Amino acid sequence: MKPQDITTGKPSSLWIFGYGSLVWKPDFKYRRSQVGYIQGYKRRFWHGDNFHRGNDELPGRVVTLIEDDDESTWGVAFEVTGSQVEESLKYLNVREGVRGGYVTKMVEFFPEGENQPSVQALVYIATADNTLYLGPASSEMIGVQIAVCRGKSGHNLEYLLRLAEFMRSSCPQVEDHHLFSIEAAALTVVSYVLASQ
Ligand SMILES: N[C@@H](CCC(=O)N[C@@H](CS)C(=O)NCC(=O)O)C(=O)O
Repeated sequence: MKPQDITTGKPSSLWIFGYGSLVWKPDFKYRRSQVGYIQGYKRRFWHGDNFHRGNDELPGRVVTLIEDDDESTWGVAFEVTGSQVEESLKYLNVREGVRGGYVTKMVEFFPEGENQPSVQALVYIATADNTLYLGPASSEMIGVQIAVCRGKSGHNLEYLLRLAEFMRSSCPQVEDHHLFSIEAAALTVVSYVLASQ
């Protein structure tokens, strides 16, 4: 049972699981963070983004979670407490919900390391019925799209490379073929462009 503030009935602490830009740019105050994973989902660059990393003419590609019982997704969980709960949710509901098309779900988060108890965590997922959803494409096609898109938060390439950097530095044991094949494809495009200049 989650501890609740007896005066307001609101949770006095909450874990929020990030698996995309949240792992390197949470941009909200939190008490502590923990690398770990959730089960039953795979991370895919199948969600469109016409605000943060793209626009209406050239939507960028960002990650969402696709249900798959055989898969797990690694990221970072952030514990928010007290006033941080309302502040973080208010912020994320705009960043993820209004501008990103994500909806929330509670999942079981497994911290890395021996004998660490699992906790329930809030996660933002963009489902296939979302108007921004782009769906599957080859790593090459996704790499090209990311290499040419940018939005109000910066270049789509930054979004990709920072996530790849997080996985290499914090989850070196995880072989994320989808992520790294897209990274290789995007960097190939960039190298061609630089070589042609
Ligand atoms: N919900 C995922 C993905 C979050 C995500 O990448 N959301 C986009 C919204 S489309 C975002 O916040 N982008 C901010 C940025 O790209 O700097 C997570 O937990 O990290």
